[in-house]
Parts: sequence; C-alpha cells; structure tokens
Amino acid sequence: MTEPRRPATLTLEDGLELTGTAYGARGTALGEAVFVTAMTGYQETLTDPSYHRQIIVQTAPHIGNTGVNDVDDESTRIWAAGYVVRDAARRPSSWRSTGDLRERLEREGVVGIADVDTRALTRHLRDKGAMRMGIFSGPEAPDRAGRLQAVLDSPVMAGSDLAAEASTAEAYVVPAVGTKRFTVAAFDLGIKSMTPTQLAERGLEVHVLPANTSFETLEKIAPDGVFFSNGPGDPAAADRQVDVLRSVLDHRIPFFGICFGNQLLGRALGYGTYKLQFGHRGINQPVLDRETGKVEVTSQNHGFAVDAPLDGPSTAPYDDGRYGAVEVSHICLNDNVVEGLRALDVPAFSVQYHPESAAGPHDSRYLFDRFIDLMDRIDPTSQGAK
Ligand SMILES: NC(=O)CC[C@H](N)C(=O)O
Repeated sequence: MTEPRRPATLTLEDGLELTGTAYGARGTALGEAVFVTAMTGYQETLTDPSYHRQIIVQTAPHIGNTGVNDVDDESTRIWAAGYVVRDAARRPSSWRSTGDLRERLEREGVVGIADVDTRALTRHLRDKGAMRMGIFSGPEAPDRAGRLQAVLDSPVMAGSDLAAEASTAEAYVVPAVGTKRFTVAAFDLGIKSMTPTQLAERGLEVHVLPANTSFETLEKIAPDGVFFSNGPGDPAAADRQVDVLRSVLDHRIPFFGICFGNQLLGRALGYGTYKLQFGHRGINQPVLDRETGKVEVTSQNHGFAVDAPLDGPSTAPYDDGRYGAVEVSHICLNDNVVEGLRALDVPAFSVQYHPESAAGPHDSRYLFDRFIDLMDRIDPTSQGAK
C-alpha cells in the first residue's frame, strides 16, 4: 500500500488508535462510534437525522462508488458527525449520480477517514461496547494525548436530549396524494423524508410538527392519528414528548411510532429504556411479527431499546395500569430485543425499526396500512376503539 498522502487518525475513548487517510473535510470529528452493516444506501444513512452526534463506521468495504444524487437524501443535510470507511471510491459511477461523495462530505464539513479496517474496528466495538470516538486530520491535529483528551471531553450519548436539535423549526403540511382519508399529526423528532411520503401516499394529510409542540397545539389540528418519528439521542431524556404522548393516549387518538417513537411509547406506557451494548444498524435485521408468525427483513438504526416483558400480554406499568394491557408485538431474531409494542386497550402501536425503509427492504411498509386500519376502527363520536 502506498503511504497515505493526507494522514488521519481515529481515536477511541479506550485508547485504541488507527491511522488512515483523510476523507472529506479535514479537521476534528467527535461523536459516538456506531457501525452500520448496510451494503447499500450510504446516502440515506448519512442524511438520517438519527445519526446526529454519531460517527458512522461502514462495514461495507467500498463507499462512494455510486456517488450522490438529488433524490435519495432523507433530510436537508448530512447529520453524521464523522465518517469511517475502508475503500473510498476514486470516482463515482452510476447513471443516478449527480455528484461525488467525497466532495459533498468536504462541502458539508464532515470529517472522515478512509483506508481503515472497518471490520476489525466493528469487532472491537461489538466486543467492547458503544464508545466515543474522534477523527483527527489536517495541520491543526493534536498529538496523541490531545486526541484522547478531546474524545474524553466530548459528550456521551446516554442522557442526551437531541430530538429538538434535529427537528423542523416550523410546522409544515405534506398534502395527501389522491383522495384524503385522514389528517395525521407527525412529530418530527428527526424525521426521515420517506416517512411523510409513505403516509401521504396512503391518502393522509400529514402535519409535520416541531419536536416541542404541546398537546394544546396538537389538538387544534384535530388529527385522526398521531405519529412519532425516529430521532437522535436518549429516549430517557425526552420527558416532554412522553408527556404529550400520554395526553394522546388519554384522548384515545390512534398512535403509531417508529424507532424513537417506539421507545417513547414504551416510556409513556411505563416501561424503561436501556442502552444496548452495541446498536442495531443495517438493512438486513430479521424481525418476527409475533401475531402473524412472519419474519421481516428490516432496516434498523437504534442504540437504545425498550425494557418490556416478552411474555405477554401484561399490564402496562404506568399509573397502575391506566393504559391496560400491552404486548411485545415484534422481536429481533438476532438477540430477542423488543422491536415492537401494541397496546390492547388504547389505540397505539409502534416498531423499533424503519418501515419507511430508506434505505432498506420494503417488507414492513404494511405497518403504515395498519395505522390507517387503526384510524378506521375509531368511532369519532365515542372517542374510543370499537
Ligand atoms: N433511529 C432512531 O430513532 C434512533 C432512536 C434512538 N436515538 C436510539 O439510538 O436508539
């Protein structure tokens, strides 16, 4: 291998260092190190707001080969705090490509590192657990002690309340495609753009709301259903959204949540959440739908999970069972982590994975139809499930 022309160093909080070549912007990147096993879809991954404050390590060895294009972004910018790849493509080659990933990373100030053995790094993170990381390149790069200190001084993910940082500043409406069936209020906790698209394509008028919207503001929209999106940060820190969700449940408004939304439904029902040793991030995670017995191959990106009993149904602990019985509807077949919740006495369900599937397989898009079924079953005069 030829000597790297623009050296860069990657430093983990446990002291491990790897050297490579600067990729994208030069400077310093700090964040939680997370590995992503998806073989495709790096543009969707980089622009997923749930990666706010995380440095992505791609296990797929060749990144940038299909360039970047104008249609695959999941938000208006790259949210990843840094990027670690093995072989960065020298030039893109795809009929869809309108630009070069390396140039885009540079333009958006995202510091990356290439020529790293990302699979060895992944095994390290898998065995040692989630931890902070820094990438350092350019003339200002600190020495070894300075690099480690910078990593140790950076914030940890546990306890971080980040949804508002990734949310829209202003509410906006995505009109229903075709005949309008229902009005939905979608809390943007770091929403991916494919989600309102999937909702709107099913005849839903989607009111996308900032993360800190109050229940009073929500009520003015008179939604037929409420949706909570994916998003960055620790669900244990999102008390404000949990309070709003409890009001939604109290009013028996049909609710559907994805990923962060699943964790917040878990909390609203009285369950705890915990940090996984390492997260689930990829587009080939097997999940069992326990009602149908079917296995879905899913797109996932989560570092936290809901702590709910797998044997069910059981009474939701919040306020002495105020929300009645709940069951764990989906589990991950790799490690039995809770991947979905369904309330049996209030109209609410959620999944820990990504039915909007951008990137990823489309096995789970039926869940958007289940949300519509739930709204269909509600009798507006009784404000309760039929
Ligand atoms: N994609 C998401 O919504 C992630 C949820 C949460 N931030 C986690 O890491 O578990």
